[in-house]
Amino acid sequence: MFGSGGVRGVGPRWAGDHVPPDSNEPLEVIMMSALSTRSHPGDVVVRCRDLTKHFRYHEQQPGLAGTVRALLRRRHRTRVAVEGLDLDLAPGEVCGLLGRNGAGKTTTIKMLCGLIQPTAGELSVLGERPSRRSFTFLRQISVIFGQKSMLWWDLPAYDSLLLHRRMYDLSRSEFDLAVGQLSELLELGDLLSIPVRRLSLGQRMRCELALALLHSPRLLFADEPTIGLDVLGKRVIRDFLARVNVELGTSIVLTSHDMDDVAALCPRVVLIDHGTKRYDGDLTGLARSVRPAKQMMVTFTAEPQLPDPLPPGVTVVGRPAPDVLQLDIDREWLAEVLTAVSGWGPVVDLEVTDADLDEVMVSVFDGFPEQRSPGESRSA
Ligand SMILES: Nc1ncnc2c1ncn2[C@@H]1O[C@H](COP(=O)(O)OP(=O)(O)OP(=O)(O)O)[C@@H](O)[C@H]1O
Repeated sequence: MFGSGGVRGVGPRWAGDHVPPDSNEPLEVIMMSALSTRSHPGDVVVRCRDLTKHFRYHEQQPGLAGTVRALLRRRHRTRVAVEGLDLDLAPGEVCGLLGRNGAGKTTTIKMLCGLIQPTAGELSVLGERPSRRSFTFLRQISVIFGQKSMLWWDLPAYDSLLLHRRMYDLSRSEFDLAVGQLSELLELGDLLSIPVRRLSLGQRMRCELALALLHSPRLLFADEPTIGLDVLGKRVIRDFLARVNVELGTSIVLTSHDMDDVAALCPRVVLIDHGTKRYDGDLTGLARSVRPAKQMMVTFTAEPQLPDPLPPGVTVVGRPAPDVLQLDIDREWLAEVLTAVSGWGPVVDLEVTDADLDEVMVSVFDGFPEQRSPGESRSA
């Protein structure tokens, strides 16, 4: 909990909760009141039906001749980025949007946060139409793009925070409280006072998160927030997002190509392919439907004596060394196989795991047809 790390009593009360910073209420009471103003049973924070986005753009061949030709005769193309997406998100839910490059994840996020307007479909986010971009709506959401900075490049991040304080109309005490807590949670130290262009990627991302969370949004869109970070940098961001979700009840829509992010943060995943939803459910369910077998790595004292035929439910998928076997095992035969393996030779090590999530995603994407161009249509 935010409170247990040295910020007890002020943890979840970020700017916007309008609780005086010197309140002595117990943390749990504060949290309950913070959460009760944020979510109502039966609410949905996101609801979209048949959400569709087609981009219309004109084609241009490279080179001067191409530029001239494009000026004289414009050929328009339409690219289908998102097609017929239905999605409901409950308060406090964390949902991972998965899909290969170009699947439509960022386009979906941009529509949900009001940056671009859908071509068709119904969309309601926190009870509002995002493209209206009302202050009430913008005050309750936040977005962080791993590949774009919201911070002023030449100024210390603190100056960007001050600007956001004005934009979100936060009082000085709300601002100081939020900055203090975020600095502690994100281990910012003196980073806020260094010009952003001098920060490393990991340091900058922590400052980006502080900026995104300054006004305590109810809904956070995080588009690849850990991209390019090392394992420790990723962990800081995952832990932070998990705490924001659990302790503040903030709903999160996350995209990431890092399956460790997804496994750590997203009980629910929505798989998008060519702009169309292909799966909506829990990650384990997806993994098991695609790669149902358990993986077993067994190390023997010497080369094992394998029976012929092998027992039912076992496939040898690799032999990294003469005394090591890599097996795929049907779940229902697991107990029998565990017993049988010890009869093949003295076992010194044995590891049973589910399929690696990256492998699962490779299988999922392999099952989809290649990125097609029929998603595009031409008009002169
Ligand atoms: N402004 C635009 N004009 C034309 N096409 C666009 C535009 N923005 C996105 N697209 C196209 O829409 C499709 C979906 O793009 P999007 O950025 O949503 O994919 P993504 O799933 O976020 O991919 P990635 O994982 O690579 O970030 C792609 O084919 C992309 O080229």
